[in-house]
Amino acid sequence: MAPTVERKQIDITPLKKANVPIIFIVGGPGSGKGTQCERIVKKYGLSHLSSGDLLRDEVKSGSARGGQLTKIMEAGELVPLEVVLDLIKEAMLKEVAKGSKGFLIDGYPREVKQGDQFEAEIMPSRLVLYFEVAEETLVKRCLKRAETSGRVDDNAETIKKRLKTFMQSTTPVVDHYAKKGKLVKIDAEGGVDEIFGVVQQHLDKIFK
Ligand SMILES: Nc1ncnc2c1ncn2[C@@H]1O[C@H](COP(=O)(O)OP(=O)(O)O)[C@@H](O)[C@H]1O
Ligand SMILES: Nc1ncnc2c1ncn2[C@H]1C[C@H](O)[C@@H](COP(=O)(O)OP(=O)(O)O)O1
Ligand SMILES: [Mg+2]
Repeated sequence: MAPTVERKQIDITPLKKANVPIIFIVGGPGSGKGTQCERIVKKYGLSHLSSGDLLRDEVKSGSARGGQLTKIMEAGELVPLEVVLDLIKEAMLKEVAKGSKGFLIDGYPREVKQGDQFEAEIMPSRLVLYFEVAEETLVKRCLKRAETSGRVDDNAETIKKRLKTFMQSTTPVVDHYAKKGKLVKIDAEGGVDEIFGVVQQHLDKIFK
């Protein structure tokens, strides 16, 4: 039984007041979430929060919690919902203080309960962008990224475990939001520009 993680008391009133659109960015490891988010930020000026980056920053901080996190990430598993949700909340508050126009929550939710918890505690997401890529392409891209990323989880063995975690825990997220009529599934096998062209068709409807 995973140790229960204590929750921080975080006042998210400013987030609710800002009431800006929140877009969940979902996809397997190496599906291009970070790459497309960079393009989206450049064009629409939204705030990009990557759950993985927030966790890696926590690891870099050298905190005791960071030590536990890196082990979980190296094992290709999911860190406890409470940890990643509180990190996202704190990061969202910082962005809202600077006047955010909306959020790209990249790499979250990675399981259905994460999405439900986020929407219960903060507010409903406006849209869920799902980048669909074949497994062999995901592996190829992650191995290529491993040449420069220096990430503890970009190695053949961990990539396999992350794919298993994705298939088991995260693919149900896709159906969950499809049933809510909020899912946009984008074929992300092709080139970056081609995919971004499709992304824009959906985002232009929300952000004039
Ligand atoms: N459409 C694409 N075609 C080929 N390579 C891509 C594409 N999108 C991203 N990549 C590369 O694949 C790797 C994973 O991309 P990244 O944006 O980090 O994905 P994610 O955040 O989903 O893991 C990176 O090395 C990136 O440069
Ligand atoms: N929402 C979440 N819940 C639990 N663990 C998460 C998480 N987001 C990220 N992690 C952990 C597990 C992931 O394999 C690892 C790296 O995440 P990431 O940087 O988003 O990966 P990638 O961009 O390769 O898809 O961090
Ligand atoms: Mg990423």
